[in-house]
Amino acid sequence: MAGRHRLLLENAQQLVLVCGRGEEYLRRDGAASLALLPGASLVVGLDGCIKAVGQADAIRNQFSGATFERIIDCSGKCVLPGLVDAHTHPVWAGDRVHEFAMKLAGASYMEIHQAGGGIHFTVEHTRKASEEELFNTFKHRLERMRRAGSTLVECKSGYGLNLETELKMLRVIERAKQSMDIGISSTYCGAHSVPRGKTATEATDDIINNHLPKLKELKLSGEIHVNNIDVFCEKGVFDLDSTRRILQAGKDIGLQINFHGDELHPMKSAELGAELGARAISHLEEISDEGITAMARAKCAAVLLPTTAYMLRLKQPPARKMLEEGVIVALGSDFNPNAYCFSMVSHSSYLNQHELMKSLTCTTYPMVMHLACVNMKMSMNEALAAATINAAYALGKSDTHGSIETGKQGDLVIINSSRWEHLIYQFGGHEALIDYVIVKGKVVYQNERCGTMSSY
Ligand SMILES: N=CN[C@@H](CCC(=O)O)C(=O)O
Ligand SMILES: [Zn+2]
Repeated sequence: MAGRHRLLLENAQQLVLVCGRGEEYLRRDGAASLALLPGASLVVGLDGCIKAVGQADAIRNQFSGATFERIIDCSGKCVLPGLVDAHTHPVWAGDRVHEFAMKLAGASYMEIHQAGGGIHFTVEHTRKASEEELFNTFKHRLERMRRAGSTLVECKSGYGLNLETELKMLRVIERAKQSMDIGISSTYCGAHSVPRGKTATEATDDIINNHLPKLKELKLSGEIHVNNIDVFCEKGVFDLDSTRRILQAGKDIGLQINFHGDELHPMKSAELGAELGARAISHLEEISDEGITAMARAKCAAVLLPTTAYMLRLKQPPARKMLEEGVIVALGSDFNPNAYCFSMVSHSSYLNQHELMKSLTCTTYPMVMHLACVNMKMSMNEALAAATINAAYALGKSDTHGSIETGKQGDLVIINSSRWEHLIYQFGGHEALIDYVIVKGKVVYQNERCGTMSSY
């Protein structure tokens, strides 16, 4: 095939397709055995989509007359789909390191929250922060996520709680959507906590009567496009009834339901989500057996968050039971000031403040898969399916993301290992393992070992 193309990845030791027959998600045996090609090549076209995947010889013959903007020799390396992080809270100001000390000394998440800390602390600082300040820290966090292999990230608002600050956060997310080479699925999470001075019913009414109509208006004017609606359905936050009212109102204006449920107490959130047609529910440490059955039947994805269960020493969600019963299991980093998962950079000193900032805001999503395997007893295949095609499903994006298939977006990760499982097996230090991160066929991160970006 002649013509000009964006990218040729040649002769990968392993090309991990994840799936190859247009599957929307993988569950049971599908997630237990992933599609993989040895000695394979891949072509991304000028439109950023994958044009061909196959044995290296076959691709060489097929594209013998073609030219490429970039060719990467992948001999001895593995190529995987870009990771999809299905749950993050990456826009905020204020430092909560002191709360980590309180938790280590025995305080529970809810005790800190009820004493005015936790989400309330972050709300106070986020309300005061300028839009520019929020954008700059968010941008650095996204860059670090991308370096760790994430190419599509769900990003929530939820540290404003009043309309003004929720919109400020959503504008910041929208700006990144428009200006950065990373996929973003945005979530309105105005019901992340009951704001000070309001009851849960008053907050629910405010969201339904004021926030959601404004979001609808901004969508129509093309200013902000929100994808999902979220509520923290929890004892002492939003009960089942308020959660139902908010989610239904969000669904009525075209948002996908994707919410926090059954985290600290059994709330019957899973049953509610299945009934409302939720796309996904996160956490689920306290899910009931009936909730598992309902989610499997409704094809409602379970977004499991291993960092939070680890950080707060919660009981682990019943991942094995969910997998066996046919729930679509996805993963998320839950990056937020409570679950602050970062890896130290390999350099021993920082060049400047900018470098320091970047190093401090690294969410290592491969670490999340590692925790899912060790603490939730998932296999490496199940963890990778959960962090790719199933996470894409949780965001309603498995037609374009989550696997290496012709026609999908060319979002890819190249690792310097001849076996892909090293991405999960090695915990921490991913900056030494990940060679390239690619979005729409464009290299957006390149390890220093592979030369400098400016030389291309
Ligand atoms: N549980 C609610 N929300 C977040 C935590 C937010 C925070 O503590 O700032 C979560 O998913 O873990
Ligand atoms: Zn969360």
